[in-house]
Amino acid sequence: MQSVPCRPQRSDFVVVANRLPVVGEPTESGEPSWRRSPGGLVTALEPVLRRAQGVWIGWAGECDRRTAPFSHDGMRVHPVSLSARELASYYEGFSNATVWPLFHDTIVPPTLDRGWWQSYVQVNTRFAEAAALAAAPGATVWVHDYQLLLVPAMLRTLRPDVTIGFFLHIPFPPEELFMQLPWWTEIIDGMLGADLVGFQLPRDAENFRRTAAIRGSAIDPPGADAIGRIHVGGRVAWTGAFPVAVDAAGLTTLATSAAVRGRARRIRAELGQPDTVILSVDRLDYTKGIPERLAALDALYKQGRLIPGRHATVQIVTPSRERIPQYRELRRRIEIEVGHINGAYGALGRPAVHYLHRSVGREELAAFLVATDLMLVTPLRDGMNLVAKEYAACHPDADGALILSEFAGAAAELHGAYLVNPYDTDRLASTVDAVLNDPVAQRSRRMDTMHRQVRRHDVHAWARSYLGVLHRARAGRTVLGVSTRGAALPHAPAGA
Ligand SMILES: O=P(O)(O)OC[C@H]1O[C@H](O[C@H]2O[C@H](CO)[C@@H](O)[C@H](O)[C@H]2O)[C@H](O)[C@@H](O)[C@@H]1O
Ligand SMILES: Cc1cn([C@@H]2O[C@H](COP(=O)(O)OP(=O)(O)O)[C@@H](O)[C@H]2O)c(=O)[nH]c1=O
Repeated sequence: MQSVPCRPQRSDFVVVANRLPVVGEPTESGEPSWRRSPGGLVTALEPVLRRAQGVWIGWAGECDRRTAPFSHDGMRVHPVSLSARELASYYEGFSNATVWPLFHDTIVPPTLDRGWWQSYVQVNTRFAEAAALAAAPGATVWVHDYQLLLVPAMLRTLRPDVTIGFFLHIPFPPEELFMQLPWWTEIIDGMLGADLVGFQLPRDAENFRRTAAIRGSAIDPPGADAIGRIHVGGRVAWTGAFPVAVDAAGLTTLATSAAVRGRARRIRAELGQPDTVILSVDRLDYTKGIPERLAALDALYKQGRLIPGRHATVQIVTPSRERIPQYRELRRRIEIEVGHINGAYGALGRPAVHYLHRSVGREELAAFLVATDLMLVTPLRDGMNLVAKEYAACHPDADGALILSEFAGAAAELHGAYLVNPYDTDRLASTVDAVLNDPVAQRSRRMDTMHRQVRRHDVHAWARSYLGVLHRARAGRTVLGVSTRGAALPHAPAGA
């Protein structure tokens, strides 16, 4: 894909997220080579930014290097630089070893470190300044996720004329967890700088409103429009739930292409033509419930309910946050468990679990999803989980089945999934068994329901609904005497 330098023009629509959609990797020539960034945030935002022709502000994945704005495959990006120390304290530290575990039910204990917090404030300031520079007068700036919780209020101070949206991709915890953070008031104030604070699920928005009330704001609970309003310093911040989605039509087209169908057939052949292919695809993260799932598979192979050769289980894990000790430890644990299962139940040329530790591209992933009879998505906690929705999008013929954790945000919408408690490994194992023995017609009805759901509520509908409410929140707002009425909002296209 082509990257060309571009002039740092101001834009009517600015996305601000920790990561750019591409990560730079050093090459011998000294110029980085760019590959797609991991994770669902990028998957969701890329098609939205392309349609709106805006600019994306974020970190390019390298340290101690200033990269000028450039255009990558037709998308304009403005890199924000991080030093190696900031990578350790802002990204690996406060973002991913404090906020991430705290907001995911403290699956591992969060670390509280004042130095990390100071670095988080510093880096958030840099992102806010970059957004203030990139935004045209009256622009819409859409800030994303837990790495940038302070940016909305910082940006409001710098640029009171712009409309500020904030969207949290991960769960927002109940107040008794959130208030363990020594800096919880600063974080609430930071988020409340937005005109609209969006969450994946209504319960996240509810948790947030309760905490804002404890902080001292008056709250109007959601009315018929499901939007709550928080009164803060003479203005109103709106809150609501906007479950993130996928480019379902694009994925269905990809999944039904001759190339992907052909590759899916070859994957089944490479697996030894099993009767059943069972697949999981995760970033290597302790929130994803991978050891628990392996424990269920262990039991199934041990009891002969799954048989290597007849049943092929594939686990793809993308490397993630590899310098954080808990992530390294998790990888070790997973690989020991996979080794144990294969050692105990596999045979020559017929492993029980086919384990791939790497990132796979969009087309190859689609082929895996098409080739799969039973998908296991069993996180212990997940804001949404786009892989579950992508699986449904890739099965327009209503074949396949999805076992889904009740603790994934996607469970609120994917009513055709077989829901499980991922901590209950016995029940998870018996659900796998039950689904494989379910009548085809029943599985097909369930898959059809999910496919229709993800086609109806796709990523364009998500952006349209969020930006539509943001537009309403802004209409009539007057800040420091500057009316923003009628300022530019990107047009989310109708009919998607
Ligand atoms: O940037 P990384 O540290 O490599 O992590 C990747 C992304 O992980 C998280 O994704 C979340 O967003 C998804 C889309 O809304 C959602 O489906 C999933 O449940 C979330 O965990 C994280 O929130 C992103 O900021 C990271 O870029
Ligand atoms: C393993 C793998 C994944 N992808 C793509 O990444 C995202 C993952 O999003 P999700 O919401 O499920 O979870 P996180 O954001 O990681 O917490 C999804 O769009 C996958 O298609 C990928 O492209 N390649 C991979 O190897």
